[in-house]
Amino acid sequence: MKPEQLAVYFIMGSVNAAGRNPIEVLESALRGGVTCFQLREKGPGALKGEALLEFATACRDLCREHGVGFIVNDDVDLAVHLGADGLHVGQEDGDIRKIRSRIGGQMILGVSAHDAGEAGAALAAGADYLGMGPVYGTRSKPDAREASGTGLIRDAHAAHPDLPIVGIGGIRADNAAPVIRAGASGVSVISAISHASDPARAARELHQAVEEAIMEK
Ligand SMILES: Nc1nc(C(F)(F)F)ncc1COP(=O)(O)OP(=O)(O)O
Ligand SMILES: [Mg+2]
Repeated sequence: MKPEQLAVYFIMGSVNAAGRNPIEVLESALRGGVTCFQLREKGPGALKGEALLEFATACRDLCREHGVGFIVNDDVDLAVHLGADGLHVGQEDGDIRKIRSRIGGQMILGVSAHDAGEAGAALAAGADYLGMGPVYGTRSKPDAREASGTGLIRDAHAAHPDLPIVGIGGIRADNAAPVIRAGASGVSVISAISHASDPARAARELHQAVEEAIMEK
């Protein structure tokens, strides 16, 4: 996982597309220049079985067409079955070492971490990048922890400067810069793009904000 792949990391499930066709939202976001995509199919109304497999395959193929990494959230079997570029798991999604041995050394493994201790453990267990947050308040994840600002990213980056970090939680183009200044390689978003009237424009504006913050570092 090259750090620049984390610059604008779009996360979406079929339930996040504000009533629109999620494939069209993803297509628009990819045209707008998102640098990585995570399929996170969770919550009431989430697709299952054949419908999930069909939707996930369509998302994977769209990402491949645009040369963008396709990451699956939580579901190790789905990630392996689809030949996904990566898998993202949280602290409660299973033993990281076991997951790493299940997916092999080629697949990108992202791990959610909430402090430098969890960051170190994830690195030791084979994580390629960390997702840290929620930086700001979020409505996209009902069981999210309290907003922690950018301090945890700063601490984890100081402790593990070579481990790419992406910030998550309530991030938009107008509040992305502090996340990069704290040491993150990029920002991940759900509703800032999936709820935007023009997802491509939202992706472009986020990318611009991240690039400007990286240049100012
Ligand atoms: N899905 C995520 N993606 C990222 C990423 F790094 F990609 F930005 N960071 C954090 C999370 C949160 O992961 P988790 O704590 O398991 O909760 P959930 O499975 O409900 O998303
Ligand atoms: Mg999870």
